[in-house]
Amino acid sequence: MLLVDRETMQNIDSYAINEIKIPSLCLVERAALSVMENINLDIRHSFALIVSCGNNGADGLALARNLLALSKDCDIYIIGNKNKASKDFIINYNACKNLTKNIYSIETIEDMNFLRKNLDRVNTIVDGIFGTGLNRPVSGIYANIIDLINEKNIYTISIDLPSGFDANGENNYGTYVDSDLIVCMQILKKGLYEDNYFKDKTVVCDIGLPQIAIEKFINI
Ligand SMILES: NC(=O)C1=CN([C@@H]2O[C@H](COP(=O)(O)OP(=O)(O)OC[C@H]3O[C@@H](n4cnc5c(N)ncnc54)[C@H](O)[C@@H]3O)[C@@H](O)[C@H]2O)[C@@H](O)CC1
Ligand SMILES: [K+]
Repeated sequence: MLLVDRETMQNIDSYAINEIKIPSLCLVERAALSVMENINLDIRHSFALIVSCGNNGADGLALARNLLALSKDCDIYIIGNKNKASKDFIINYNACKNLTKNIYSIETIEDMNFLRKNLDRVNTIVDGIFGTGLNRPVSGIYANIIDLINEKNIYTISIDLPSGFDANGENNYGTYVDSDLIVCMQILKKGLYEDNYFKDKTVVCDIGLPQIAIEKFINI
């Protein structure tokens, strides 16, 4: 079983994008579609996609865009400063803006109360808050939203990692999403493999990172 730690995954991503010149937007799109392949769209009809402004969020918005293209009912909730968002996030955000008006920023207590109420109208939550970019304890609005997700008894899919959970399984960053399904990109993160609770809830999906990028950093 091939395993990867956070730093090595970031090196592989960067090498594929910056040296092999694979457009990162293609990887984001493959990530989004790999999540979609793991959703039973016959029973999952309404979605709350909760994202922050990095590429885990970009994956989430690309998924939202694809679900909206299928006329699925999607509410999008954005945490953090969109002005500091990744370029892949912005590209997908600009498309989603033209596909739905149900896009909400979550910043204040009032926003949190709206989210708490509005989550009850969906049967699926998609967690695109943090992936391999998580590098410090979760606090403030991020912790509040993760706790709110866990309060709700709604089927929750996490993109790449449960947000708040350390990819290396070494750091306790506080609260993290109690995912029902984790769709992990390309290589199983070692923290998930070593966690008996999450290991069996994880599927690993190829997103098109070539072997030469992987073998540059991992002895296979
Ligand atoms: N271009 C790429 O590297 C690709 C990344 N992908 C996705 O992007 C993820 C990595 O994206 P990013 O590196 O943008 O990072 P994330 O989207 O995981 O995190 C977003 C940002 O949150 C900040 N952050 C970290 N810990 C925090 C905390 N405790 N509280 C508040 N903010 C915190 C960091 O600045 C980080 O950049 C992967 O897990 C995967 O889902 C995939 O789409 C494949 C391509
Ligand atoms: K996540």
